[in-house]
Amino acid sequence: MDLLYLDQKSLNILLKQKPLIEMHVDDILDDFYKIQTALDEVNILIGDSETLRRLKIAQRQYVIELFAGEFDSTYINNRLRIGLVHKRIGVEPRLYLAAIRTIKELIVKILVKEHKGNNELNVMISTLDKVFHFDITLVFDTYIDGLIKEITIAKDRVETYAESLELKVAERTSQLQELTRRDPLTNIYNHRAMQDFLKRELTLACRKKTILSLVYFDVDHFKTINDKEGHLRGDEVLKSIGNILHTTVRETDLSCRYGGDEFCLLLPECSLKVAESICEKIIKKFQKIYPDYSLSIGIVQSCPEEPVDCKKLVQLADDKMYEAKQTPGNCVKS
Ligand SMILES: Nc1nc2c(ncn2[C@@H]2O[C@H](COP(=O)(O)OP(=O)(O)OP(=O)(O)O)[C@@H](O)[C@H]2O)c(=O)[nH]1
Repeated sequence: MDLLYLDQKSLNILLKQKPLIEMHVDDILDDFYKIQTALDEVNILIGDSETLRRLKIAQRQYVIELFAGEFDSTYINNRLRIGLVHKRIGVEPRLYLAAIRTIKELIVKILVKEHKGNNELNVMISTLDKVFHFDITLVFDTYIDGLIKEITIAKDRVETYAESLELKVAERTSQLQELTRRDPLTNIYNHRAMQDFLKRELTLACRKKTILSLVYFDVDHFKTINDKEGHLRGDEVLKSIGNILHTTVRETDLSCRYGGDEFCLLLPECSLKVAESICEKIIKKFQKIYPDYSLSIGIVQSCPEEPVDCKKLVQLADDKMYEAKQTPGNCVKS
């Protein structure tokens, strides 16, 4: 009341009009809904005659309440509820304000007709205006609250979606990264990945002062296999080697297809002796599937006392493989 400069004396002048308004309330409402339903968007919102009937009852009660002077918690809660309902069913503030303006005009019309020349008429009209303003502030309170809630929910949803998207992107990125490090035919690591691993493992071995073995091998006369038995047969042999490596070495060991029919095994903290026994296992498995083919294997070891770089180590392993090639059939040189 203070905010709206609404004093009890003026309010009493307005409240005296209750019998007059009660007498005219049905006409006021008939005119009000005639004006309202002439607007297409209001008509769509109201929808059907049953809703219209219920609205009329509620609006009738509201008009009478305006002149009852009991602005208690029930009155206030009713106004607050209107804001919530309007937000929920999608009545925009401009439609609500237009409706308030219409009903006010219809009430004022009755007051003017009845009290023309009465010096209290202006007080009645301005007090009515203040009461309507009071109602509007309440309705807007909950309407805005509803809007904020909607925004908060939408924001939460967007944030949840963004988080799940970030996770998915990270997952896909790591899948793609993994793909670029794998050889598509054998599904073991490719040349590029091997270079990275070798560099990392050599640095680690040097720092931890541990040894590291590098196995380098290829299939003897692979070109002849391709030429005589077909490229598909060649592919099958390469795939089998991929499987054998995958099932023979430890998880911390790294197997890779170095290119063509050449393969590499990186065995951290593994001596030449152990590396040799691993190679024997590989040969055994390979022979079981392909008794007519053979592998030439070279093994080298890096020692912390004499560190070598990646290129040099691979070169040394390749040399050893070349030595093994001089012996027909499966052969391991270290
Ligand atoms: N089937 C198949 N063949 C491949 C693939 N990549 C490379 N090759 C073939 O592998 C063969 C390798 O031949 P070479 O490097 O001469 O080796 P090799 O015939 O094993 O001769 P040695 O090493 O001296 O025993 C070539 O004919 C390549 O075309 C592949 O993905 N699939």
